[in-house]
Amino acid sequence: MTQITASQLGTSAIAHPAGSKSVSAIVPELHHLERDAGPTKTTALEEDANDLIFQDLPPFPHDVPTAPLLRLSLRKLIDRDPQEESNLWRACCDLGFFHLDLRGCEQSKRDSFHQDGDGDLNGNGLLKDAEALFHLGEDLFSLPSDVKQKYDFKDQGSYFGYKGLGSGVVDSKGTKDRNEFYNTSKDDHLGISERLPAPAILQSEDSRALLKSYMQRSHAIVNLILGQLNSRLGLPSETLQSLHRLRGVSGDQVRWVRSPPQPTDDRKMALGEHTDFGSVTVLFNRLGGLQILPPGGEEWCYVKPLKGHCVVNLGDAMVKFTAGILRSNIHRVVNPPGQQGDSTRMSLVYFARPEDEVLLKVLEGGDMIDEKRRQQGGGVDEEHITAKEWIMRRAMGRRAGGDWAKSAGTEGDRLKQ
Ligand SMILES: O=C(O)CCC(=O)C(=O)O
Ligand SMILES: [Fe+2]
Repeated sequence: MTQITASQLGTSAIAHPAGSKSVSAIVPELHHLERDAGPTKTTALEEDANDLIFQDLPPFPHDVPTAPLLRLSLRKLIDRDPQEESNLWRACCDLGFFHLDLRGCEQSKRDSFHQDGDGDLNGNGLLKDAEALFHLGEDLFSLPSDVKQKYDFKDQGSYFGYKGLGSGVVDSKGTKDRNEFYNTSKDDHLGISERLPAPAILQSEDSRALLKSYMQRSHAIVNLILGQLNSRLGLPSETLQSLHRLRGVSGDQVRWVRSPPQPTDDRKMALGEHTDFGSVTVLFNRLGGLQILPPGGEEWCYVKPLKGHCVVNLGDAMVKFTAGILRSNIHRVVNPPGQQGDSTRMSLVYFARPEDEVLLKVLEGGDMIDEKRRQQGGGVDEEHITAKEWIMRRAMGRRAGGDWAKSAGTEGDRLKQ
């Protein structure tokens, strides 16, 4: 097993390898590459670095460009560590993506940001749930195709349920995707909406309890982040949280994404480039393949999966609410890099979205957002669109036969070509 050394992995940021194009030149303020500590000083960091590796998987290669994500700690965010709060703010403004260390965070500690009551801020619990859901996802995708296909609800105008391999598109030419995914709704699992038909394996009491727990724990983290952003933005208390109540009717969902290994001589995008539609995404990766295009850069960079962590990224709703102060960065999924390339890749996602009827428009009542609007010349004409309409338009436009042009998000013209 290849091991990471301290010189390749900083304690608070993930470095790109020597020899790759310098992402740090593009986003210097995010890049905290540790200097080579030399052979005598590496032990503690090496141990730490080894804890971050999935020992049971082929290694993530050293010679590919990796994105400069900050590595934040859930524990420190719960404890209101000022430095961590500043790092969170920077990560959300500059890149819109960060790693969140969930380890060693057991107790539910209620604080002023955490009002829902039903979800504990329990990092270890979330890691355990994610692990179990990876297994459930494997079983789910190993069902016969015709069984899975019964749960594709596209024709009923729903994005919940199954999407088969190649039933989505990755560009305006209609190039087929190379992943299958399954979306399951928070409202279904929390008893807020009617129960959707699903394969028996997802209907068992155990599976439903697991999904519910995972949704509540992910949502609790989302709420913590929203609370901190709310206070940085100077918005009236609870503004962002009140648009994302755990028990509010929303398009929140869990998604498993599975991509089989692609032939060496024919590797294309597995999941097309996009920004996320909603507010905050909590993502678990084990194999590489997720790539982001850093701001101002031209080179796609891998997000290196870290054990014990999730990746958090912001979606378009946060851009719209804040007149662009917060960032939802474009990303895509390709075949896993290096020796990982022959493995089947699976990821697990929780998408938190504004409640269905929330209008996706600039929020009022915060000086920072008001100032940003003034800088932009005041009243930019805003489309009158609810979160539900926005998500439907974006999600359905990416299905084969959908309206690609309408699937574009806040990334602008890139997808319209
Ligand atoms: O599979 C991944 O790592 C990312 C998936 C993703 O970006 C999405 O489903 O929106
Ligand atoms: Fe995404």
